[in-house]
Amino acid sequence: MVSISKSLVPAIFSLLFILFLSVGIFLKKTSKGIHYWLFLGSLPTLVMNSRRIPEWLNEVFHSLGRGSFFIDGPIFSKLKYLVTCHPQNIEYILKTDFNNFPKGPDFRQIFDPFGDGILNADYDAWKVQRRMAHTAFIASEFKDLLSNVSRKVAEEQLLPLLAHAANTGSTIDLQEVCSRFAFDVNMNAAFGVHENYLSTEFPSNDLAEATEKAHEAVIYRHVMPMFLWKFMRLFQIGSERETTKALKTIDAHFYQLILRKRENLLHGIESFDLLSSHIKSQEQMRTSLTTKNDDKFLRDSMMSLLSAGKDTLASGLIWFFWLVFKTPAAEANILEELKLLFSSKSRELLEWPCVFDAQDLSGLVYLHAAICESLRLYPPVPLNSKTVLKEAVLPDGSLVKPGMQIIISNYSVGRMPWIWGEDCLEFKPERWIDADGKLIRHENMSKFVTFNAGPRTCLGRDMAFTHIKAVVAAVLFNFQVQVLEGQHIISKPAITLHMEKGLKVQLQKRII
Ligand code: HEM
Repeated sequence: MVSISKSLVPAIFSLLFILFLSVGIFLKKTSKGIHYWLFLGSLPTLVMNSRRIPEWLNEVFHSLGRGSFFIDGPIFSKLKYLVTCHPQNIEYILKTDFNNFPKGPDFRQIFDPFGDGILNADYDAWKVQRRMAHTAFIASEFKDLLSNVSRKVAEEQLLPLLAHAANTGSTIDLQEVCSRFAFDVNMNAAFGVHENYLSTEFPSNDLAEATEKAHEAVIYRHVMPMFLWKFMRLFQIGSERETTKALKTIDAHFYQLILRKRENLLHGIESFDLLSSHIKSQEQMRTSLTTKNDDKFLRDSMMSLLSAGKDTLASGLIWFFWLVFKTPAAEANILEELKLLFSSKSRELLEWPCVFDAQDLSGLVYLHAAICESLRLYPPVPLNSKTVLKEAVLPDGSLVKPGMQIIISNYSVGRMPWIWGEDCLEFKPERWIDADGKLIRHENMSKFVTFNAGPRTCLGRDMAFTHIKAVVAAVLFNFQVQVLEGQHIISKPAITLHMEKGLKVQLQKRII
């Protein structure tokens, strides 16, 4: 008898659990666009939409007609989020009361493959990282290095690859091309090395693939309960085993690159990449935060910088191309500007394919406006999260309590009619140009937060524009691009906004 009743216990618990869920689901109520299940809160809706979180949050904002709402987890969890796209709230969180909204300990744990670099750090640790990175980014030698790298990778890798595709009539995935370009220029900026990941053969690259895996780990950790992925990490199961493997590869490459750089500097071989600048700053600063383990500090700094630049750049590029190919008038305007620039230049430019200098491209108003416009509609970092330290009332009246998470939807900021007007979903570079033909600096306002705002504003913004302009000029001026029909373009679940299945195109030589 005893053994029968024991074997019934799990069955009874399962039945009770199913009953509990069913009652919850039966008593589901909808409060203007967001479903709440009794006991379960909005968790089931969140799970159902986990492959399209930015788009789903955007739909909720639309149906509510306001800029903030709360998401509650199950009654047995402390999970509560405020989701906002309200410009004044964002300004308050990112600037006015900056210290009250750190990234927080959960963020650090989920993103631990990135170590203690700038992307993960808060307070004093962040200040040290920020000061060092800022010193590196503003150096004129670093800016020169970027312009040269942009031109070099476009000339020696991108254009030969595209010319090959045009000559052979082959189909290429433009997203893959953009990702490889982004890896190469960011490795150059970070370590001063030329990887040639972008070349006609599409070679494999251990480090590039390992960084992809580390990013995937972070995505899994966003959708899994923390106890589960920690358990998987402890016993080296599934995605966590893959992550450990990837981190070993990353560490091996990074420590080797650091060692080589130190040796070069010792032998007086000067370079102006981010790693060199960090090593020099470290020597000068020598704070307790940087001396604990010098190489680990450098490894983490470089991991953050490479990650901050690589996927964002690739994302910014591919959505730009997608929007421009769908809007022939915008493509024609960009070409017009490039032709004017081309005709003002010396005869050395007259060879095909033509490569432009970064400095020349920097003055093109319409091109700059078109890039801002695509970054408004498709911000590479669609969502940004913060933790609440002390209770606060945000400008729109939302009350946030200690420990609560805030999700800032950069994606929705660019897609609200009450922020950008009724035509907000249209791709209109003209909205960035005033009546005198000058650029309107929306980017200085909280209605354009694609590059973040306040003390943690993106340090790589100028670098991103330099590279995007180089690629856009190289592609559009030299080729007519045909997007293959029948592709269903949707975003894939990731920290940065990428296309689920890439963008397949064919190219033809453009005769100007
Ligand atoms: C279109 C391209 C880019 C976009 C849209 C973008 C956007 C952003 C955003 C939204 C943040 C805030 C992230 C957060 O707080 O978690 C950020 C931070 C940062 N970005 Fe970018 N980024 C881009 C390219 C780059 C590039 C090429 C670099 C060069 C390495 C870079 C370096 C950084 C750094 C160092 C930070 C950390 C700033 C801090 O926390 O103080 N970004 N970026």
